[in-house]
Amino acid sequence: MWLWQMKLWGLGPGRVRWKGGFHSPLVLLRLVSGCRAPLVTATALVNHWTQLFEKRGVPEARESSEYIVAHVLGAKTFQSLPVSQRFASITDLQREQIAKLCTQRLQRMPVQYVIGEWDFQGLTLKMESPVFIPRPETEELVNLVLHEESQRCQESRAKGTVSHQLHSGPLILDLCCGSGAIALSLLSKLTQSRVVAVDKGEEAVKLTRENAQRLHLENRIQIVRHDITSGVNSEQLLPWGPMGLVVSNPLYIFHYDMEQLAPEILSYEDTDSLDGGEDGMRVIKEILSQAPKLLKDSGSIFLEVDPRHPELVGNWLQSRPDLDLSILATHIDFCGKPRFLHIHKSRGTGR
Ligand SMILES: C[S@@+](CC[C@H](N)C(=O)[O-])C[C@H]1O[C@@H](n2cnc3c(N)ncnc32)[C@H](O)[C@@H]1O
Repeated sequence: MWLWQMKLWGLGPGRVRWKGGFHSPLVLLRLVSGCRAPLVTATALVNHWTQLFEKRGVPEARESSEYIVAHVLGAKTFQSLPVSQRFASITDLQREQIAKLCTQRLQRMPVQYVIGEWDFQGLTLKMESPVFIPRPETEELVNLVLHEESQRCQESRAKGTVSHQLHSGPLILDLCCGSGAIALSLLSKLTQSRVVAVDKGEEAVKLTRENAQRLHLENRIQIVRHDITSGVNSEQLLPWGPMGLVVSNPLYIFHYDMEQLAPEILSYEDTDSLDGGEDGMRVIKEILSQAPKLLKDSGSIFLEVDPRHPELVGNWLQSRPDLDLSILATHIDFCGKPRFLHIHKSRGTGR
């Protein structure tokens, strides 16, 4: 979530931009059999609101209006509506609902908050301001963890050390969990794992709990309200013992970059989700300082960071040999920027 956020809306997974033709605004069709009353169709409304958004400088105008119209008509995307429904008349109530939601978008509310949900790693998560909206690159962070875990399983199988115990998947700690996006997507894929999800925000904790219940994953997750700058509370954070993995997409924006963020972000997302202090490392350093006490021997940390951070984190870790942490790999995101750190705890730390 660095400065790409200028254009974050609408490019999430599974939501495909519609390449449909252009139609005249608002009122499009007339009944064939002599009726003069104009029909307001879904397509006409998409075009009407797209034009208005464009005129008022709302980014991703067409995507926004398509999502809102589709949502009111009970679909995820406009493209997934049957063609007949796109050109059929819509009711007055639907038109009013669309107008209400589009008015919120005109006020620069992110479309994810307007429609109240968003997809992440194939899961539909409830979204509510001011809890951070999960970004597409964080799905890559989840993929890295899944890849690492599948390699670990293959190695165990090759060595004949596969555990047949119930819950033999890794114990995972998601620090700064927000809406629960990382924690819940990992739980949905790693069916033997359990997760502790931690956030200091009351709204975030509540939303993660609600999302876990909606997705029927509440039995394998502990959701804890905790400020990680206040130290480790082992009873709360390690209910099942030391963790195999710590995963985090923490707040890491450099303070002086904050003012460049889009109005959607500054007005509707919690600043506590974003501002990582002078060098963006305030919470990253806390996570790294505490990780050795939270991880079992040879455990791993996966972190999403700003492209300037891999070098800063490497230097900082060199100044903290007491932590016995080392960067195992730096991975790039879909824009080719170094954004993900895989950090390893050497055997025997945890002091
Ligand atoms: C960038 S958001 C990431 C949310 C989620 N991991 C995601 O990727 O969608 C950072 C989160 O860290 C939480 N946070 C900020 N400071 C914290 C702290 N000191 N301790 C725990 N959580 C914190 C915020 O409330 C916010 O939900």
